[in-house]
Amino acid sequence: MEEVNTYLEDLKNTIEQRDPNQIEFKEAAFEVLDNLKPVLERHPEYIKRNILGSLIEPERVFQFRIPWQADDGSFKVNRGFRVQYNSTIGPYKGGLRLHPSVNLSIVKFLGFEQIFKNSLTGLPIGGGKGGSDFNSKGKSDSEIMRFCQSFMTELQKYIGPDLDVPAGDIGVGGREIGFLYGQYKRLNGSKPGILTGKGLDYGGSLARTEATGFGLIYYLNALLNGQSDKLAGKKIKISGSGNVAIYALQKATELGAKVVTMSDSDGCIFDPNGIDLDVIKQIKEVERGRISEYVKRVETATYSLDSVWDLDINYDIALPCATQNEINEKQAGLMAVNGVKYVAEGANMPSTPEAITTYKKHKIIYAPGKAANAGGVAVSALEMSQNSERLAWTFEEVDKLLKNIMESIYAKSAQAAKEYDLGDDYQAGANIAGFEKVARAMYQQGLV
Ligand SMILES: NC(=O)c1ccc[n+]([C@@H]2O[C@H](COP(=O)([O-])OP(=O)(O)OC[C@H]3O[C@@H](n4cnc5c(N)ncnc54)[C@H](O)[C@@H]3O)[C@@H](O)[C@H]2O)c1
Repeated sequence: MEEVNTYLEDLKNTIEQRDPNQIEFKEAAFEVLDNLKPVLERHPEYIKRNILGSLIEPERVFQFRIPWQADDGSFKVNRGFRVQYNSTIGPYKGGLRLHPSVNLSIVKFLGFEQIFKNSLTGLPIGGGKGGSDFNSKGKSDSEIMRFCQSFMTELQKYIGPDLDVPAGDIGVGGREIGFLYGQYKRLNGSKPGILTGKGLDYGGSLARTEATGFGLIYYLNALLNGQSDKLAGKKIKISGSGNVAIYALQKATELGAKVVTMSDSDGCIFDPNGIDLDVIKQIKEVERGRISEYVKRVETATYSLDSVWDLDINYDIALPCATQNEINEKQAGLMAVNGVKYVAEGANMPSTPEAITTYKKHKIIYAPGKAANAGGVAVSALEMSQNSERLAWTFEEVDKLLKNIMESIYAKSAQAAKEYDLGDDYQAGANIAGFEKVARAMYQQGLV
C-alpha cells in the first residue's frame, strides 16, 4: 500500500517537473494514475518494471510548421503536431484536431486517453493523436485545401498503414480527410490504409460517420439496461452540433428518447418538442451555418448565448459532445438539481475533475469518454480491416459490430468495477480494464 502510494506520487512529481504547464495532460494523467491504485496493489510486478513510467511518456512527439497561402495572397504559418503515444498493442491510431486551442498539452491528453480507449475496443490498435492550431472558421474551401495539403506534406513522413493511422476529430471531417488523403497519394501513391474516415468512394467504411454518436447511444443503452432502466421516454441534453452530437441525436431519437438541446461555440438551442434532426443536418452538414439558424426554422425553439449546461430545465441524461472541460462544478451541481441520473461523454474529457466529483457526490452515474465515445475509433479500426481485405462491408455488418463492441466495452468496465469492488464507478472500471490489457502486453514485451 505504502509502496503504491509512493510510486504514484513519484510519477505525478515527474509529470509536474517535466511538464508543469500542460494542464489538460496533467488532468488526464492524474485521473488515470489515481484510478489504477488497486491494480498496482494486486500487481507489484508492474511497479517493479515501472510500466506506468513508460506509459505516461509518449514514444515519440513531432512538432512542425505548416506554411499555407490565404486567398488574399498572404502567407500564413500554423503549428502542427503528431504524438505517437503507445504502440504496444498495435499501430498508433487517433484523430487529427484543427482548432485554435490546439497545443502540445491538448494533443498529449488526447493521445494518452486514446491508449485506454483503443485497448477497450478489443481491437489491435495503439494510441496517438495530432492536430494543428489552424482555425477553419470562415476559411474558404480552397484555403482549407491548401492548409491540408501543407499539413500532409510534413505529416506523411511519420505515418503509414502499419505504423500510424490518423483520422478526424474536431474540425476534421470528410472534406478535410479527402484533401489530406489526396495530398498523401500525390506524394506516395494510393494507400487507402493510411487514413480512416475516408469518403465511401475511395476506401471509407459505411457507418464511420455515424459511429461515435451511434456508439455513444449503444453504450448508454447497455448502461441503462445494467441499471434495469431504459432509454425510451428519457429527456436528454446534448451539447455541440458536430459529428458526434448529430448522430447521437439521431440514434437517441430512434430509440424513443427526446433530445431537447444542442449548441455550438456561440450559443445553444432549446426545443421542448425534441430537436429536428433534418433541420440540424441541413444547417450543420449542408450549409455549415450557426446553430442560431435553427430558431428561424422551428417555431417552438429558443436560442440563448448561454452554455447548454447553464439552462435550468429538468431532464434525465446529459450527453456532452462538444469539447474538453465544458462542464464545471457549478454546472454539474445544477444537473443534480435538475434531476439528471446519467452523464455519458461523447466528447473527450468534457467534465472537469470537480464536475466528476460532483456527479459522484450526487450519485449521478458517470460514463467517461474513453469508454462511451470509443465507437469512432472502433469503426476506424474496422475501416483498416476492410482496406487490408480490399473489401467493403455493408452498413448493417459494420453497425452490428459497432453495437457489439460498445456493449462489450460497457461489460468490461462494469466487470472491472465489480472485480475491484468499486460499485457503479465506470470511470475507474474503464481505466482499469483499458490499462490491464496494455500493461500485460508491455510486461510481456520487456523493456519498452
Ligand atoms: N469525431 C469522432 O469520431 C470523435 C470520436 C471520439 C471523440 N470525439 C470527441 O467528440 C468531441 C466533438 O468532436 P466532433 O468530431 O463532433 O467535432 P466537430 O468539429 O464535428 O464538432 C464539434 C462541436 O463542438 C462545438 N464546440 C466546440 N467548442 C465549443 C465550445 N467551447 N462550446 C460549445 N460548443 C463548442 C462546435 O461548434 C461543434 O458543434 C471532441 O471532444 C472530440 O475529441 C470525436
